[in-house]
Amino acid sequence: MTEETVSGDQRLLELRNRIDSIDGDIARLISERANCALAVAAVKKATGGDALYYRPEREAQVLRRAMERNSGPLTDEEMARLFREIMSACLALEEPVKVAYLGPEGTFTQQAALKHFGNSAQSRPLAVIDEVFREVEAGAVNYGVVPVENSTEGVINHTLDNFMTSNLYICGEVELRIHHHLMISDVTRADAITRIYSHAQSLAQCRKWLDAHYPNVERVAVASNADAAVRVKGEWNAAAIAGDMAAELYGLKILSEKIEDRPDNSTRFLIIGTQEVPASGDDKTSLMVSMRNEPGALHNLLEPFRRFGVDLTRVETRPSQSGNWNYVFFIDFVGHRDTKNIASALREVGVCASDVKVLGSYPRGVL
Ligand SMILES: C=C(O[C@@H]1C=C(C(=O)O)C=C[C@H]1O)C(=O)O
Repeated sequence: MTEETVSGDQRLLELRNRIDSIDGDIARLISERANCALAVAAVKKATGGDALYYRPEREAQVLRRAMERNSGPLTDEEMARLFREIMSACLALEEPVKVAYLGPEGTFTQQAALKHFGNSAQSRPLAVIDEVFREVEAGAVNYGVVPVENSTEGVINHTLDNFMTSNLYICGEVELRIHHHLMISDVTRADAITRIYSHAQSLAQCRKWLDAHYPNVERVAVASNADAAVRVKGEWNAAAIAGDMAAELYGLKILSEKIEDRPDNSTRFLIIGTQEVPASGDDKTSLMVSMRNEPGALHNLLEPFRRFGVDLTRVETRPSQSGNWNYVFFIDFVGHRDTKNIASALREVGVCASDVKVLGSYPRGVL
């Protein structure tokens, strides 16, 4: 053995001892933090009423602080993800949060739910978006997670339409980079694929790639990407387009990775619940406005936002369910409804609109 390897081994031993000692400190501090969270729970319980254990605005602040004080070498996102899990475990001590999402298991919505609430949340897949709204309204779960818009394919109308009849609030948002893969099962003959299953949105997001690589293969739209993954398990001539979670969950082999046409392809999801969220310091507000059908209506609606310096991030139009040629506008903007300029803008919008509903003010997505 050379002198160099001896000193290398010695150095490794020293470093590992140091890591063991740091781990001991981290474990002690995590336990101390968890005890604090339990004490917080006791305070919340003592205040009585409908004790809200999960506090979106506070969690957003904790995550932002974790990113701000990070000095590397881990990235800010990686650091925040670690804190996300610590908080998730601490909250589960107070009361595990119950979350319904648009399933089945293995969908991007499940991934979004985990990203937002962490792995200690109890999550339940539901078959359709309406059902997610209904279960939250009925109190069977605390929160729901539904997709609302994709950067390539646009808005998910079904989610917006549900807000027309629901009294739920938006309590948060999550953005997820969406990577699609072409996957097959162990019975598939990769050179004999004649059919590709996926959700219609995913097929659309991979349209150019499919045109280039599988121009003559039948594209079959199914209820979800996870559903597509299940189908290929029994078909020797079929492949599925889905994400990492589905490949892992259903034991499929990835044939081609990241086949989405746009590399920045991402989907935004909403967290829906029964609670109004106080300001976190960096918030957004979503609004639903019904307009009388008259000339200049849209201009009148948007003008107060300009005058009060409110930064609009999205304006979406849907036909109203109450009558022909009436429209409902879904408007997102930066800021919390309790802020002075926003409250003023909202008051004025109320004058020109036939109906205004604030769907919620919520922390801007951190992770
Ligand atoms: C501890 C609290 O309760 C929950 C747990 C949090 C945490 O672990 O930091 C933060 C917010 C709440 O979701 C709190 O409200 O401060």
